Amino acid sequence: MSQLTKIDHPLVEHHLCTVRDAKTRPSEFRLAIKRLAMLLGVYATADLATDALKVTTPIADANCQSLSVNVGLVPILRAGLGMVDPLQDLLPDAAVWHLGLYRNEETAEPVGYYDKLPRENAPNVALVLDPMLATGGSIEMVVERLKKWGVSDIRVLSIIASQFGVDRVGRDYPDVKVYVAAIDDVLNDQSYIVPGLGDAGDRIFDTL
Ligand SMILES: O=P(O)(O)OC[C@H]1O[C@H](OP(=O)(O)OP(=O)(O)O)[C@H](O)[C@@H]1O
Ligand SMILES: O=c1cc[nH]c(=O)[nH]1
Ligand SMILES: [Mg+2]
Repeated sequence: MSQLTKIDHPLVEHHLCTVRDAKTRPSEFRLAIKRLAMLLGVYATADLATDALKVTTPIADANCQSLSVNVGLVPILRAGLGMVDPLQDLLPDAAVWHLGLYRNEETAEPVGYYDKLPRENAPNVALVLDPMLATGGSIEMVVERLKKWGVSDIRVLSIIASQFGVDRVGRDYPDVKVYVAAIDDVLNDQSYIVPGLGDAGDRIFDTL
């Protein structure tokens, strides 16, 4: 069963125009990525478990709900770094676990270069942050790593995905939830998403 959520929201559509536009400067690009990541974050956390809590307002007792799960943020270097701030704003107690991957330019296969995950203490829920899900190879490498760590609830937040990529992840990991702002039909010969937004890492860090 597919666990794919494509967010349908006018603010998402609005900010997608900014990130897709090649004329957008890096400073504006970063801001739009953050806004989109915040919107994805709201949807991706909508069913997190909570416990009842009673607090006292200046007026009277109030019944509240407090998160009862331990959530970890897993940005994929580099481009995923652009999504960390808004997710930390939403989840101030979430630890951030970095994984470094880049795609081999000839094969488009992911190559891991940074991984300091501990052996134990996996979070209950991992939110994987990467603006682009193209062939799905990078996400699948990260999903494998998180499963090995012991994470049972893995949620991927990507701003633009390819149809090929979401189909692949849905087929290979039907238990993984995927939240995207847009799904584009085409991957080109270099495995870039068409129309996509170009290279997200280069546009965030101005290294084009
Ligand atoms: O679905 P895939 O085909 O695996 O492609 C997606 C990956 O490619 C990009 O990273 P890139 O290799 O450009 O590294 P960067 O973030 O350092 O720029 C992107 O940020 C994803 O991590
Ligand atoms: O279109 C793509 C594909 C992979 N990585 C990107 O940054 N953009
Ligand atoms: Mg890149």
